[in-house]
Amino acid sequence: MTEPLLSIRNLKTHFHTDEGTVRAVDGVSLDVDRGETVCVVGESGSGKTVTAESITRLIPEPPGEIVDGTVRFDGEDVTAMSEKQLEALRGGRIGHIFQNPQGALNPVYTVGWQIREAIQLHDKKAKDKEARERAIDLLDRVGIPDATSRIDDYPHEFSGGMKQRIVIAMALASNPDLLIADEPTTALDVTIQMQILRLLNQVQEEFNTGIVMITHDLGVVAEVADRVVVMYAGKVMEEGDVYEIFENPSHPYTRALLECLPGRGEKMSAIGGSLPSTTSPPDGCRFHPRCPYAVGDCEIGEQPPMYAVDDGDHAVSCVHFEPGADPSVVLGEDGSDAVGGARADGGDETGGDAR
Ligand SMILES: Nc1ncnc2c1ncn2[C@@H]1O[C@H](COP(=O)(O)OP(=O)(O)OP(=O)(O)O)[C@@H](O)[C@H]1O
Ligand code: NI
Repeated sequence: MTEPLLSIRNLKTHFHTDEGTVRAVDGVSLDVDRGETVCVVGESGSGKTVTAESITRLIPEPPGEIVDGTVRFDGEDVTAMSEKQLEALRGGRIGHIFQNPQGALNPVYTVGWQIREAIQLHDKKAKDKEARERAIDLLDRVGIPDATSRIDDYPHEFSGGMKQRIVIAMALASNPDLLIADEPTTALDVTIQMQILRLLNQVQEEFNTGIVMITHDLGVVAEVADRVVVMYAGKVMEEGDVYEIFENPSHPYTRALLECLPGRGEKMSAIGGSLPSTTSPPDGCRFHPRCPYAVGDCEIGEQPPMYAVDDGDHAVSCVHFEPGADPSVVLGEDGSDAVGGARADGGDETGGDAR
């Protein structure tokens, strides 16, 4: 058995605030293999960004604190690394594309200089001229028009969308083994978004990169994910192969999320109610106050463990999937229909090809 590239176990990242302890990430486990894209989805505030930033300990400490759990990257315990080791990891073997590109670029250096730095940090042998050519190529590949002349411009000379593409180029400069991308294409128009997603896919194929992709956009998930992790209020609700998640969503929360996907079915509904308090979350399943299928057992104790839905690694944290329980309570009588009869891809010819 080979170890996954990234393995997060029971991660708990809390923030100590005046209002109390915010349990932003509260026992999250997930794995990413080489060459695999894992999409983390869930409503705003569910803990996706904090999970991603905890991997290389980018969260502000204080108020943040990783109170429990382990992060292993390529067999090494990241949680035990020194700040110096972490710095080498970030921008080296682990590339980050942040939700907000502002902080990722230094305003006093040209973008070319910054990308060259990133290239040479990773590849000490690369000469300036060669690094510059690679930087131009990267800018070109992320869709910066006229990259050869724009490479000597400063960040403020680019629009927000262009800056985000430059940040993506920088994250790719070191040919990272793991790429952590937090809403990388949200600010970009659809054409550029597709171009970036294709580029990430090419890079992944070339370098066998593992990708953690955080996104609200289930269309992006269908496009890029191999596996999906569904988060809610700091917990993992469901995980599985992308095809399973779209075709056989099992947690009531996942089913509700998919019903909100525009273009699916007739209505664009929002899930009723709102995220629970992060300082005093409900007992039992964190989704139970909003769940149409909640029973007494859902309201007590801990978040249910991950129960296998079928063979494979599709698993769900819901009492209705406990061995011996009746999942048809959630799934309906035939037990396998996708939400509302709609399909992930909005059609029925290409259902077998979610990627
Ligand atoms: N520095 C901080 N201090 C206090 N609370 C924080 C801090 N950073 C994040 N949080 C809280 O942690 C929780 C999870 O936030 P996070 O940014 O991970 O959500 P998210 O799933 O990425 O949401 P979005 O989709 O909006 O990006 C939220 O309740 C947020 O308010
Ligand atoms: Ni976020």
